[in-house]
Amino acid sequence: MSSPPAIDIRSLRVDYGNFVAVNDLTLQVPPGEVFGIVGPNGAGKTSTFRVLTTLMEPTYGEVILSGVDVLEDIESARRIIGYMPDLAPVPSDLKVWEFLDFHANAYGIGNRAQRRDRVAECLEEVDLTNQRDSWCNKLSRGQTQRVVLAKTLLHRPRVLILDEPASGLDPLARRDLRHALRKLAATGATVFVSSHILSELAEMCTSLCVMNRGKLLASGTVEQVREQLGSNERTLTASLLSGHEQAAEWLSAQPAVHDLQRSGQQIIFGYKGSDESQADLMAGLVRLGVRMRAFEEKRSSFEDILVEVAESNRN
Ligand SMILES: Nc1ncnc2c1ncn2[C@@H]1O[C@H](COP(=O)(O)OP(=O)(O)OP(=O)(O)O)[C@@H](O)[C@H]1O
Repeated sequence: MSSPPAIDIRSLRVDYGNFVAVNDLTLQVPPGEVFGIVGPNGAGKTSTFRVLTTLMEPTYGEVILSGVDVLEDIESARRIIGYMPDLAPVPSDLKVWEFLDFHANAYGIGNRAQRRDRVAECLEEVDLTNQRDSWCNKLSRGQTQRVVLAKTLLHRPRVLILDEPASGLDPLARRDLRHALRKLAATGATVFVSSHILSELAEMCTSLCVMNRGKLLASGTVEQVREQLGSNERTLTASLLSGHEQAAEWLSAQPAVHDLQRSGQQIIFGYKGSDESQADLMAGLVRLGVRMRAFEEKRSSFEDILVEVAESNRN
C-alpha cells in the first residue's frame, strides 16, 4: 500500500468578511517531495500556510499533515510542522551557534551537550558547519536564510512550510538552498515552499501547484502544470524559399493562427493549439506546394504563463 500523503488539504476555504481568500482548495502531497505553491500577489498562498501552521482557523475544510488533523490536534501538529516565515529576522548580537542553541533550549532539546550535537546536525543539514562561530549579522542573505532553516529543523519537523525562502537570493544562494531542501526531502521530510516566481520554484521543486484568486489552477510536475494551464501558446516561424504570399494568406485563414508577420524569407506567427494540430498545419503548408526550408517553434516561458495568470487576476 502506498503511504498516506504528508500534506492532505480537503475543501479548504478561508474568508475575510465577504472576501474569499482560499476557495475550495483540495491538494495532496506525498512524503519526501519538495512541493511548490506559486501564484501572484493575493492568490491565497499565505492564507493557506496560516491554516497549515495552526496560526488561523479556516472557514471550513480539513488539513491533515502526516496523519495529524491540524484543526483537531494543534499540539501534535505543531510538533511535526517546521515553519519559516518570509524574511524571518536573526539577532545581530549572537553567533550562529548561540542563536540555534537559544532556540534548541526553547524547544526543550536535552542538556547542553545534546543541544550542541543537535545544533551541529542542523548546521550540517544546511551546509553551514563552517559558519558556526560567525556573527549572525555578518552572514550573506543566503546564509541567513539557511541559518533560519537550521533553526526550523531543530525539533525534527516532518513537514516544512517555507514562505518565499528564495526571495532576493542570487543564483548561487538559490542553488545552495535547493541543495539543502533536496537533502531534507531525501531524509523523508516533506517541504512545502511558496514563491511568486515560477522559474524559482521550477528549479527547486519536484512538483508544484499554481493558485490564483484563492483557487487551485493546476498541480503536478512542471510539464503537467504547463499542460493543465492550457499554455499551448507558441510562436512559430516558417522560413520559405518560395510561395510567401500564398503561405501567408493560407495561414491567416487558419483559426489557431494569430499576429502573423512577414520578415524577409520568414513568416512569424502566434499559434494556440495542440501538437497534433501543429503537425497538421505543417502538412497543410507543404501541401500548398511552398518551398519550406525550416520550421521553428518557441514556447512561452514559465514566467510568461504566470504573467498571463496574474493579468487574469486583475480582470
Ligand atoms: N487579515 C486579512 N483581512 C482581509 N483580507 C486579507 C487578510 N489577509 C489577507 N487578505 C486578502 O486575502 C487575499 C489573499 O492573501 P494572501 O496573503 O493569502 O495571498 P498571497 O498569495 O500570500 O499573496 P502575497 O504573495 O501578496 O503574500 C489578498 O487579497 C489579501 O488582501
